[in-house]
Amino acid sequence: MTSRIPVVTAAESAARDRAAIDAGTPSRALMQRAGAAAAAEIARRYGDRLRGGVAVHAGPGNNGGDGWVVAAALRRWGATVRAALHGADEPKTDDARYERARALADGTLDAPTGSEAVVVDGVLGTGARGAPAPFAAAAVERMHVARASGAVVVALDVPTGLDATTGENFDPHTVRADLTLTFGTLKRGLLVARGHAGTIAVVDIGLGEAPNDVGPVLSGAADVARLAPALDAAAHKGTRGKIAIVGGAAGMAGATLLSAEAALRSGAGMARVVVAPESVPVAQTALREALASPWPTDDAALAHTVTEWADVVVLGPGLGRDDAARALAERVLAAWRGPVVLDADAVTMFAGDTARLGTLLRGRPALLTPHPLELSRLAGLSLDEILARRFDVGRELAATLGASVLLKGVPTVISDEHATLVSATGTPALATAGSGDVLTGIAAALLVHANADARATERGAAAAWIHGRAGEIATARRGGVRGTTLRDVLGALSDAWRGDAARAPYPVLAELPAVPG
Ligand SMILES: NC(=O)C1=CN([C@@H]2O[C@H](COP(=O)(O)OP(=O)(O)OC[C@H]3O[C@@H](n4cnc5c(N)ncnc54)[C@H](O)[C@@H]3O)[C@@H](O)[C@H]2O)[C@@H](O)CC1
Ligand SMILES: [K+]
Repeated sequence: MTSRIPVVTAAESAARDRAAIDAGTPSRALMQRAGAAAAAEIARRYGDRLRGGVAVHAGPGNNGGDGWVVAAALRRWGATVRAALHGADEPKTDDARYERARALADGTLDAPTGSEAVVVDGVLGTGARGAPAPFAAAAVERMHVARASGAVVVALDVPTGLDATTGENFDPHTVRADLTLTFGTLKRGLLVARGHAGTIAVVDIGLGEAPNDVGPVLSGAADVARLAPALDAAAHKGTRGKIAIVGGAAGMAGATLLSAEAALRSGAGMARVVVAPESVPVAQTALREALASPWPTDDAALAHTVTEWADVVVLGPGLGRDDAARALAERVLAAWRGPVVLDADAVTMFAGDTARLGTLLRGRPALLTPHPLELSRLAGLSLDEILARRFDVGRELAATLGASVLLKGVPTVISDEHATLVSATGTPALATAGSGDVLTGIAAALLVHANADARATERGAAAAWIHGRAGEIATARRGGVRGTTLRDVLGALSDAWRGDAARAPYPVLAELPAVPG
């Protein structure tokens, strides 16, 4: 059973299938495993609907082949199955032809009527290129109509009309699935286009362990549990980590306070916000658990409040990026050589100056937590380029930046030169001002609280996972995204840390819930 789930392009997915075939598993066996596991998952999740009939839409390639295996299995288990082949008179691959013939050997399959309660999308998978041709677009339209009248739509591997690599969609010619059962690996495009994929379940088809390369892998609850052990029973506030958060220009103290509270709700023993002098009184009253100090004016004050006090320094929340802010950032980074998290203004102020930033950060655990626009400014790349290469750009920049790069988004991608981790928790409730400050606080706590051998990248990935999970829990509690605020997310951190999300039974390797709108 695979423990690391690779997050792959369509080409990498095909290459991994080929590698398994070369290692001795016939491609027909892979298809049969995929289809059988998909049928079992459909029966497990939608058993009560099977009486209402199943429509299988099969395309000309191997994705259609998977569909024929599903059709045969569900019929054998007693469901009324109807099926259609789209785009050809005969499937185009040997395996798909074989599986269609097997499905028809049990008796003819009538064409779907549009009234079936479960619709299976086996039209196009990772072999799709560009916009769906008219036959595929027509099949997608039929699935839209069925869904609008109450059917659940289950996509095999990838929803038809979704680019498995980029997540580009061709709406209205892209399937909107309630459930996507994806085989063996997690396709990158599914994580970008969560709204089209619905619930995503990665199903084991026996591809074996992922090759030990730097390609992205999914990080999950088990990684967090492994990374962050229970706190020591004999802990005191000094041993639980002191986090200094430097930022909070006039009117911006709230950003540091969100970070501080998130750090304290993630196991840190003490947090100090280091803010503009006029922000100190309000900071002190707003968060009684935190210390508040003014920006240091001399080295003694810098030592007292930051470099000789802290275990981890967060630089950036609400800092601003004028000359004074930049000077403060340079002073802090020169004097403090320990673990550091850089966010927001502290990232942007080094725009076009990545070499300088690398010099300041190298040689210590350092985590940058930009959103795509901040990374685009920092790296001097267009926003489109950052988004198109979101799975790779952090790894490419990590060496220059002297840091692990946590690129926030859907999904969040955390990388250094050696590894890329993908965190796919979260809901749009996290897409608000201040959300990044909460994430930096969690990350700061994890720079203290984690197994000593864990790299900043792994700690950052765990922070992103916890942040997203807290967002999911808060959203569920509020009954939707709209009424959910960061207060709720902070309040849900304790539950996120408990990490008691239900696990789907084997062969599901990972399950990502549908993202609420
Ligand atoms: N041995 C394997 O490689 C395995 C493949 N599997 C399944 O096979 C799928 C990949 O199969 P294929 O490589 O045959 O590809 P697909 O079945 O995804 O699609 C290929 C077919 O679609 C056509 N096509 C491509 N772009 C199109 C477009 N824009 N509009 C309309 N038609 C288009 C092609 O001409 C070809 O006939 C996976 O997604 C997965 O579902 C699984 O059965 C597991 C094992
Ligand atoms: K499909």
